[in-house]
Amino acid sequence: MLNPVRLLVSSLAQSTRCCSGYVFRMRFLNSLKQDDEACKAALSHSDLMLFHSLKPLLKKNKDRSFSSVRLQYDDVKSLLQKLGTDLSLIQDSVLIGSSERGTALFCLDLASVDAAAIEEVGGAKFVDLRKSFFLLSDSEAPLVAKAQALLRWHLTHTFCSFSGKSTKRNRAGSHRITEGSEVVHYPQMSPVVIALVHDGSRCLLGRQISFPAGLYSALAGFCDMGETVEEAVRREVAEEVGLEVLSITYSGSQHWPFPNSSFMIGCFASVSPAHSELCIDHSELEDARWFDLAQIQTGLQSSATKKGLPVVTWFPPPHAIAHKLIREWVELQTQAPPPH
Ligand SMILES: NC(=O)C1=CN([C@@H]2O[C@H](COP(=O)(O)OP(=O)(O)OC[C@H]3O[C@@H](n4cnc5c(N)ncnc54)[C@H](OP(=O)(O)O)[C@@H]3O)[C@@H](O)[C@H]2O)C=CC1
Ligand SMILES: [Mg+2]
Repeated sequence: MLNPVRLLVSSLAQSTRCCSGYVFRMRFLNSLKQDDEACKAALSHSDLMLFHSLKPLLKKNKDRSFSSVRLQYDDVKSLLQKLGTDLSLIQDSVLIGSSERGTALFCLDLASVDAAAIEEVGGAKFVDLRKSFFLLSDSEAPLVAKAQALLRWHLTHTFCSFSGKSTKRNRAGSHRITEGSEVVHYPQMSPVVIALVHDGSRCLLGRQISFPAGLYSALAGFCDMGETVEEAVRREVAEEVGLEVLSITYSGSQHWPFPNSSFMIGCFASVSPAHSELCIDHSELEDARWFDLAQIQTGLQSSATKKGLPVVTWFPPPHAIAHKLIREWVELQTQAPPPH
């Protein structure tokens, strides 16, 4: 009998032959989410990203950069065999992507296996997500964050919050169903607005008491139930620094794995320079300040203060949407005005 995943790949390749590889990949992933048998078969020809207690396994490359370790299914099987672990553990893998040739990518948390033993066999280290996120490249960090978010969601949703009955996942791990019912649970994200407030010539950044010394960022806050993005931005800015927002423009979005899964919605928010005096709510922010272009450019060149050295002002690193908003604002300030 033909392997169901090979059948699926060849029929999708036929039906999408006039489309891009991206279209094939999206349809392939969508089919695996819906077809448990094909997904099971895809797993046995897949690559896997390994985690331990939600920490990704990272390796240091020759050029001193870091990347996540991806092992082929058979290598993971041999690794588990070598460590005397139950092979059925691989069935807990969660689908996170695929190549354009139909090799699926899964992630798997091996929390029940000795971390040091895996690290030794794999020649790599399990690294805390916050640290990993900033060690990895711009292209890899979001995928590792997505994998960890899905693994965390499964770990914390083994029971139905309504009936208390246990829940069971589909093969891909894209949802869970309450046992003996039709109730389906999907992974959730919390929408968070993040706004770079500006008054024409300056932009506003704040810091929470929990931030590392010297770090200033754009204002952020969780959306309340029923709020639009615009309402959430207006409310957060009013609550945190006492300013009235005049207009809001959308810039971009980002999945942010901290504290759990936040969906960051990045905006610019303008306020009137005539009404720019801050009234900070110190229960939310330790400090907030207006920065001019020169101060922002200096801050972008600085990084976290080393122990014993004077504190410098610095901004979130490039992966963070706050950084992207600050850079975009600088570009807008330094662009030549359009000809009349
Ligand atoms: N990617 C980036 O560039 C940046 C990302 N961020 C992220 O934005 C997020 C929000 O910013 P922050 O200023 O802390 O938010 P808020 O200003 O909304 O303050 C956080 C408080 O909101 C309450 N809250 C409401 N809904 C939630 C929820 N779903 N989950 C957790 N807390 C909730 C909690 O208060 P209580 O418990 O009292 O109800 C919490 O202490 C942070 O997690 C931060 O990591 C922030 C800056 C930059
Ligand atoms: Mg906030």
